[in-house]
Amino acid sequence: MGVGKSTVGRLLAERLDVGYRDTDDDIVAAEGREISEIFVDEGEEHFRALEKAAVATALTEHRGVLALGGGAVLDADSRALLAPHPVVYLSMDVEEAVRRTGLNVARPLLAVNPRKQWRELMEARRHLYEEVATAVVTTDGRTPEEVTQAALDALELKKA
Ligand SMILES: Nc1ncnc2c1ncn2[C@@H]1O[C@H](COP(=O)(O)OP(=O)(O)O)[C@@H](O)[C@H]1O
Ligand SMILES: O=C(O)C1=C[C@@H](OP(=O)(O)O)[C@@H](O)[C@H](O)C1
Ligand SMILES: [Mg+2]
Repeated sequence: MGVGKSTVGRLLAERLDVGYRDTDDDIVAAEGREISEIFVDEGEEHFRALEKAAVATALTEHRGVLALGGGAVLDADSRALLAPHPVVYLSMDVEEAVRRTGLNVARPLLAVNPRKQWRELMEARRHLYEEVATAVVTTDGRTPEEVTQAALDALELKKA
């Protein structure tokens, strides 16, 4: 969460001259509500069901760059659907995470104690990110443009 998947995904799609899609945006558009409202109104489990469907639909319909929400990999079926695709895992350390997410309330899972909650989520999820990734790109101290270039290099999609 907050590592730059949506920001870098958009830049990567521009660099590759392909379409960009984001499963969180798809959910918000379909539901007509913000992610935080879905969490408050119906809970995380309901959000995960919407997310699972959004991932499956996007991976079927879309050719280009797809940004996922940070929890999409929790679902084993979604992980299996990612297996044939190049997947970039963007990483950062906890202090960078707090800087990037701390100033807004759009991420309900970090709402109370961002540092502690981010650490716990990463402890639970890190192995899943590593499982689905075909490339790992560190984002600390890098601008979004530099991260995008590093992702292109890591994927060996070095389009000018
Ligand atoms: N490399 C970066 N350096 C500094 N800030 C960044 C970087 N990438 C993204 N950000 C900022 O961090 C916040 C979260 O980015 P976002 O793309 O929404 O992350 P994600 O989709 O992974 O949650 C945004 O405010 C964005 O502008
Ligand atoms: O990691 C998570 O569980 C979540 C990440 C968010 O997306 P970003 O990773 O784009 O912030 C969003 O899907 C929701 O708030 C839950
Ligand atoms: Mg995002």
